[in-house]
Amino acid sequence: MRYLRRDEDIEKAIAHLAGATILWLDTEVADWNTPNPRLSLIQATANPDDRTGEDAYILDVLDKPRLTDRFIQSIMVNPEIEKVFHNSGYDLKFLGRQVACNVTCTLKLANKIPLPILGTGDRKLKTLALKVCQLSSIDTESQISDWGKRPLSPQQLEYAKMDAVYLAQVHRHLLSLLNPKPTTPDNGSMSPPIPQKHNSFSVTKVRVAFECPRLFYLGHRKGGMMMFIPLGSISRIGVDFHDLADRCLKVIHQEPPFQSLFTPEADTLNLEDLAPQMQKLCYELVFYPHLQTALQSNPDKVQALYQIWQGLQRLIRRWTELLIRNRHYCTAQQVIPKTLIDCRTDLQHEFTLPDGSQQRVRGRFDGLVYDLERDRFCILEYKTYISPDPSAQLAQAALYSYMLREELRREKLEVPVDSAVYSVIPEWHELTFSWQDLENNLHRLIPYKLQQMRQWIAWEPPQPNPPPPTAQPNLLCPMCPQQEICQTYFGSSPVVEVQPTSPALEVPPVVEVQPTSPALEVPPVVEVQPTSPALEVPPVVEVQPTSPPLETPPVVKVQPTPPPLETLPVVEVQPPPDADRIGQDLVTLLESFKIQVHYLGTIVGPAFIRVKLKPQLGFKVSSVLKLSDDLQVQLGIASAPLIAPQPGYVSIDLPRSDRQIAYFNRYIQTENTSPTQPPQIAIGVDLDGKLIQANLADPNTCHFLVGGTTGSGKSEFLRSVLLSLLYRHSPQQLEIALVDPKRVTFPEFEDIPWLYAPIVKESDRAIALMYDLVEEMENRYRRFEISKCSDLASYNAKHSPLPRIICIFDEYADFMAEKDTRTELEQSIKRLGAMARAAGIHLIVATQRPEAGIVTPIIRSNLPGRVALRTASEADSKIILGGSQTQAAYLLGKGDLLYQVGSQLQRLQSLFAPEIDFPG
Ligand SMILES: Nc1ncnc2c1ncn2[C@@H]1O[C@H](COP(=O)(O)OP(=O)(O)OP(=O)(O)O)[C@@H](O)[C@H]1O
Repeated sequence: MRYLRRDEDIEKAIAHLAGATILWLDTEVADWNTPNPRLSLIQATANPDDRTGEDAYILDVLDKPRLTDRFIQSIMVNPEIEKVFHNSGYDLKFLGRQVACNVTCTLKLANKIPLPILGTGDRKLKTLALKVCQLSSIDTESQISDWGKRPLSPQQLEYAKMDAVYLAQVHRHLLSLLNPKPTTPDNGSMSPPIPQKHNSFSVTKVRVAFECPRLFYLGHRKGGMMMFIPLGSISRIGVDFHDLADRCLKVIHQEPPFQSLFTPEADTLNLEDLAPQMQKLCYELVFYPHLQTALQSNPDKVQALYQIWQGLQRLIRRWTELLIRNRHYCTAQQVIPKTLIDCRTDLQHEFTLPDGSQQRVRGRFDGLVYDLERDRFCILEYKTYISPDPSAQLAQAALYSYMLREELRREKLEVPVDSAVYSVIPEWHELTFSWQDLENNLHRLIPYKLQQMRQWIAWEPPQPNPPPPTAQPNLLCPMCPQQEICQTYFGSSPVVEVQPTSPALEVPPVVEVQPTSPALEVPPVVEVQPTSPALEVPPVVEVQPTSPPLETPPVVKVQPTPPPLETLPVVEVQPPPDADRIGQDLVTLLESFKIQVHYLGTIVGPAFIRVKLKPQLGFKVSSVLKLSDDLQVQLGIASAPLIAPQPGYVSIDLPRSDRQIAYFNRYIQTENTSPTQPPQIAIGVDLDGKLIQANLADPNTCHFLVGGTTGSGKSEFLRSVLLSLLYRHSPQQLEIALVDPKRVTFPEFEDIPWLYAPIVKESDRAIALMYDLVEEMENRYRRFEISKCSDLASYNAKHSPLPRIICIFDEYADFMAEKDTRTELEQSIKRLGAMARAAGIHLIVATQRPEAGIVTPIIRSNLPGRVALRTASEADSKIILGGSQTQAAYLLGKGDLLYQVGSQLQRLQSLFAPEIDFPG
């Protein structure tokens, strides 16, 4: 082990390490649990065969930012060196998160392998090292030791060194599990070679690299738009079109009238009859509602909407044609699911490049259809403009088809996958590419292109050989979104002599433009009719007397505002017959303690009777407050009654012997809430039987912290909150992310269509989910910026609505024990808590153990909404509710809760849904 402290030794080591192609790295951080953590050590090894740490380096960089920066500049930004961390999220915070490239996370690799195959209970580095690699001597105490003191102890140095060693071993082992390779007789027990990996490229980036290497470079290295939009195209039409096409596909799958259209015998089905009927249904169910909202917010969109509807009609007609063809080979029930495959899954594939390294490509295609006659899939790409470079689109479609085909092969399915590019606007134009063409021409060229792309992104000015300009400068430069930046960056003349790429890399001219068949002509069924003079080209479909939505021109309707709290259902609570007697008895009991009070009556809630008493003059309120324990004993009740001063009286809450249940379905029925309506969650029923809700769009209640000990009813509370959302919002309006480490809170919700991602049950996936949400938030902010909108509500009023995303995170304390996950979780909660409300992303975070070490100040200050169910102690109650609020420790359990509204606490009974009925 080389433990280096002197600057010149560290510099030499960095120069030496910069010559490696792969490094296994870890860091240790001093003061990690404070607001100012300091990088203490960087551990590195370049030798995966070193099981003792002999070759490992420990660079002592405590308070040496210059050396850390040197490490970042020499190693972290170098795309030729693969940097392997277990969970890079935390380390990169200190090692150039914004600039680091070619980083691999072993945690992400481990996430792909089911735990039973790993043979461990979790995917932490130490667990993997111990169980998977049979490494011993794992000292976990040093992890939390003080990395800021000097000198470091021999145990700390040993621990630091071994971290890099474990990492290399675990990495190698995971790769061998992921890419099993036969061991050849002559390499004996040697592990398989470790292929080099690089950051992934999206399929879109590959397309852009075909179109213009410089735009690809700028987009990849510096961000910004990467799409050539032909002049005269209406901006943002593509986003809206894709969204509406998805929604049409969904209703075609879900709504029975579509299936009924295919009930007659296949031979009697006629495209000219069916296509208009399909279009009409899609118009009524999807486009017309969209039109109303879109025009209401922006009447100038009429031209774009008109074009979108024209494009959708063409697409629906094409789908209908495929459905009619397939109907010959299956029943009316089967034809829609078998033809229009409703899955837009992400694809990814590791390509092996000519230099032997690996490159991952990811992407999501627009559509997938199946041809039952020819027994093959076809990937669809929708374009809302005529492509400036069809060969680049061919590359994109070919990549998808190749990646899907490989995925199917992994499932042992040998099915060819064709590709088609459907240009829907300004007129129908279809390019199809058969699997054979793709197989023979393009697929073999993709690896060369990927290798070239890697070389391009490694370039830095003023090095020689920058990425070459586009081969079509006259065509593409005028429509380039980064034209000016490109000229400044690469030199003023866009028409640079084209640096030839190797002939093997040229896209073959196999683009087969199929003439539009007569059957694909745009049907003349839907006509444009002028309505009000304000709408120049209103997208109104020809009036048909039978269809109510089509009869009405697209009059802009004001969306209903959310119902005020007063109008929410009030369900009468059945009072016990003897409430008054109980109140009077309490007065007598207090007199026995020499406290004189006036009896002001009772209010009866579902779980308790609130007795209102006013101390007589001369008697202190505090003398009543401190009687809690005595009353418990004298009244023989399970827990001490909650006593609180109220305006004009003191309330003493006594549990009801005939406690009532606030059943969910007595308070909430299915509602169709408009996308612009703020989301409300049901908190509980108050003493008047009124359902109290919280508005997630309100900054005071946009994110929640929920605490409650076992048996407090926390799980039931979370389930009722979730159901209250599902009952009001469609899956198009709302996506739900669920984290359920106990695996018992949300079992019935595994397959609901609202899910943002499969329910997360493991800590590493929980962190990944939080990262995804942060990324989604940032994407949304970028969209808002482009559309000049300040938040989700204003964006949704102008565009195809983005769904709200609500993450319900149960038992997050389970993730707070480990330093890495704890910090990452805290940081994600901090970022989301501070910014996500405007982006329509909300957190509801719950814990059974609201202790100071779990509900840290960062978490507390970023989750403004608070609900406390019964806590295990007064201290826990204070942590959830803040200040000196100890009352949650005296709640009755089973859904009895305190909801903090401003400085007030409301005692409510949470809704209970013993059976989960999903909204119909
Ligand atoms: N709102 C409610 N109304 C009536 N009964 C409830 C309510 N909430 C919970 N209960 C009852 O209390 C029991 C425990 O509730 P729940 O499972 O939600 O507790 P928990 O706080 O999540 O505790 P644990 O972690 O032990 O599961 C439930 O099985 C149910 O019988």
